[in-house]
Amino acid sequence: MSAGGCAVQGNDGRSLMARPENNKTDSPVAVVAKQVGSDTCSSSSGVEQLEESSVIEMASVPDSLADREMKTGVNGSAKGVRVPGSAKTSDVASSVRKTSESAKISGPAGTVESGKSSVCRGSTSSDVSDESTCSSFSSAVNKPHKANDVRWEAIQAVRSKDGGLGLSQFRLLRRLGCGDIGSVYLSELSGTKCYFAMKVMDKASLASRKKLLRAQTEREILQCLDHPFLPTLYTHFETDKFSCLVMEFCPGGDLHTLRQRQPGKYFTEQAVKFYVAEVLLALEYLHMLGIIYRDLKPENVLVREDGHIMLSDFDLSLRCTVSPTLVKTSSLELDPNRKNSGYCIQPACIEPPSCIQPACAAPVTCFGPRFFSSKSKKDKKAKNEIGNQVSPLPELMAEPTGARSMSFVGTHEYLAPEIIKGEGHGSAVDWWTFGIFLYELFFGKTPFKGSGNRATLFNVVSQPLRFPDAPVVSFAARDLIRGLLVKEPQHRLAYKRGATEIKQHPFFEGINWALIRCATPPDIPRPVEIERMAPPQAAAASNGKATAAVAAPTTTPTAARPQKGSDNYLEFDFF
Ligand SMILES: Nc1ncnc2c1ncn2[C@@H]1O[C@H](COP(=O)(O)OP(=O)(O)OP(=O)(O)O)[C@@H](O)[C@H]1O
Repeated sequence: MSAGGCAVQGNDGRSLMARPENNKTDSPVAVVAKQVGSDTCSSSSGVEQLEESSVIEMASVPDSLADREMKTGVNGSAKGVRVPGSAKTSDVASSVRKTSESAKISGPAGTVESGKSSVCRGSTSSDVSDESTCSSFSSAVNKPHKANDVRWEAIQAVRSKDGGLGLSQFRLLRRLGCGDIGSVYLSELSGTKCYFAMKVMDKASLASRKKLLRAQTEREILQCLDHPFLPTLYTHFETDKFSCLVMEFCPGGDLHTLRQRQPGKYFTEQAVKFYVAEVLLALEYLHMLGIIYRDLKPENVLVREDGHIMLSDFDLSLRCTVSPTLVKTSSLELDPNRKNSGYCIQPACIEPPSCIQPACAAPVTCFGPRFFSSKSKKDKKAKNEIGNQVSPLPELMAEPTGARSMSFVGTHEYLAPEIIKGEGHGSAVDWWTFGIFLYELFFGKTPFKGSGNRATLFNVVSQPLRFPDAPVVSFAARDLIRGLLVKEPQHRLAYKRGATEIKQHPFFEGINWALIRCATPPDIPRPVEIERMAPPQAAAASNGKATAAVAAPTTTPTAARPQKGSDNYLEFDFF
């Protein structure tokens, strides 16, 4: 067995991934852990190996999950660190033209069992038959909570009219950003005024960098999601060269950018409470589906048009099994006069036998924001009474506590100690990152950041948590952060009962979890004048008349970079 593992590369964009290929017992990571644990950081330490030789081996293969991930594992480069693709400008230009003209998705296919990795096979070749199967899965029928969205109908109408969907039916208006596996474009479904974020991935580049499976993981996860704080995947299609995901567009940027705009570059406690509460619900839902997110950070929390959040970016996520358990039934279920407890249990979309989702029907009433009101005690009492009528919901424990992965994934400042130590990790890593996330929103920095990546990893494992004197943050908030940033995962808050434990923390007192989607967000983005963004050449491109030029590979993800275009060319950046 070779000693080789997967490279962990530098990290401009704060994410990294390395997956093990073998199962030696004494891994460099474990060595690192020992050395870090013993407060050693010499030049020959494993920490240095970790960063410089970047080879990670596997300490053990605890169960089939790790094994499964190994099989789907890929060499990962850091987020934002680009390995230039091989495509030359002219190749891609012609391929875009060609795919615009030819790529179509065939009609809806038969039923598929979602979430199985065999459903959507990684595709390196040109055609679309398998992909259309996946594509059909993303439909309003499968996403009852988003079913009223007019964009489904728009897509269906165009698909029926044209016999399929491809790049030629979209106007790519501007590049919103780029990541490790693709670039995301604001696009209009031509002639519909329906706007989407389209992630375009170059299949050859994915294949050459062994990232096809990451892209597949992201797509399969997106297909399953139906939650107000998670992205809706409307459709996806394949062309000869590209794999395209058509998702909901978030015009408000990300929380990292929004934080920079706050006075002092940190959020108020009320704002933090709002954002983290919504993120918590998103993570809870993911865990119920057996998805460990693993890449929480402000950059991945996008702000929707209405100011609510959307957790994005699932290519580092881990899928596993979970057995949801009803810990407490709703007291309202005992009330024969009450017809709808507000929640419904739906069939699982991945492996877990069932998942609980927010009400199928829209809530009967939406109460205003409960944490921003400065109402009298009497008013508050009245509101709480109203809230209590809807709040005793069934308590479901659906934490995938049995999951184990040996992958080295995440973002240095957000990596949980157990990942750095190579001990194997499970869903508790999301609760660690949730603690770091809270800390960063409150204080404008992460707690363990060192002078470089090596120092950061060292600090995560061995430095105690400290809070700055300013800004002043409530005791409840600090207590919650302390509970989450416990280095041993088994002693960490939420280790056993997941989000339920966190929701009950005093920091969240007064939050109406079921109706938070109706609360007024702390910041509502200014309306985006999309039409003014669209230069004439983009429209030309959408008709399949324009060619695409390729800009130089970039190493820095750029949000909302103005489109560079010349008269007849819509520019694409494909790696
Ligand atoms: N739905 C969306 N609406 C608006 N902007 C988006 C949307 N999805 C992605 N973006 C923008 O595009 C950028 C790249 O998207 P994405 O999250 O897929 O890649 P990444 O996180 O940078 O990298 P990777 O997924 O490869 O790790 C994001 O940082 C964000 O700025």
